[in-house]
Amino acid sequence: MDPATGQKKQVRVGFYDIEGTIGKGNFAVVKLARHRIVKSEVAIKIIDKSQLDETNLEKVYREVDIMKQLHHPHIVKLYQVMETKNMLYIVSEYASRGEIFDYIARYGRMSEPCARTTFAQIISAVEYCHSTGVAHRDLKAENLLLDAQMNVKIADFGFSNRFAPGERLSTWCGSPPYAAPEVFKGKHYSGPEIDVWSLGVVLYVLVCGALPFDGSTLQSLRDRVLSGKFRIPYFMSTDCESLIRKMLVLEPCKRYTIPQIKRHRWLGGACDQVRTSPPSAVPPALQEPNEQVLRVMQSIGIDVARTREVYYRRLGAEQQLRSLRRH
Ligand SMILES: CC1(C)C(=O)N([C@H]2C=Cc3c(O)cccc32)c2nc(Nc3ccccc3)ncc21
Repeated sequence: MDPATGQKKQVRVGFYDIEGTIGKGNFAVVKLARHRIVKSEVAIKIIDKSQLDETNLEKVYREVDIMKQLHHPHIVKLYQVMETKNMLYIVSEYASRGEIFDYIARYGRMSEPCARTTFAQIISAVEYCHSTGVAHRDLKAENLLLDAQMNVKIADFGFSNRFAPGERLSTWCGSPPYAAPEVFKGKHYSGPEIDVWSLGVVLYVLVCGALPFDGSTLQSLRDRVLSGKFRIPYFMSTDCESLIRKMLVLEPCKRYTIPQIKRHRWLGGACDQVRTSPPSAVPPALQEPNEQVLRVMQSIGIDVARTREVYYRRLGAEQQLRSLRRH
């Protein structure tokens, strides 16, 4: 509080005013923030680097590097990274409706048509990740966020890693109820297969509103997963059951791949309707500065022509650059 005015002091990070806390981690907090001029909402993950050991610091930088290369309508966009000696500020897209997990906890299981649309968006995003050589490795309902239009936004690439065909990973990753049997067995694996197992668990959660494998102890959960047995509720369609059974296959090499999932009759081509052309990767704060913004920028002495030039060069919009130069 500002003692003089008694007003709540506006906390600012760069061009953004902090408006509230969305989530808290060990050494990170995620804040909702709004751009001071264009008023767009973003989420800012604020990390105290001084509290992290070498391994976790390396993990944070790997997550940022991976997020920088991902551009897909159903993956949370990374807009900007600001860094000081001790702090890291990661400015990302804000998914205003929060976790799918909370959505299901509040409204119950999804109808299969709704689950189909949602799952098709998730599949499209994971297929895109794998095409860039990235496996998420921590897919779960808690990391699948929803935006204001109920579109999926995959978040939290903290466990993700690059994989190369033939290369095997071994780190124990992800959340136990979503972890593949080979991960429980401590076997080596390549990323895509464990993502497919987790997606099978995710689909079950969307349609049933419960986990296929659960247990009061890690050991009992492990036994359930390694048995490969799970209950099919009366309301699940045979097509949905068929797809889930092809994803929750114990043998990684017999498990469905993403292309096979997309062709399955339960999805019925829903994946082809997913908007896959990544929208302009330019975040709201860096979009075409509108007249009001330009007036403010002019009033504080910013060279507007130069700003436009930087903006167009960033977009690689050669034709605008040429027209700009013609003026
Ligand atoms: C920057 C980024 C990607 C992020 O790190 N988080 C955190 C924060 C909370 C949380 C979670 O509960 C689950 C996953 C990721 C996260 C974000 N949360 C949101 N929306 C939201 C809105 C209401 C409730 C929960 C999440 N949008 C973007 C992000």
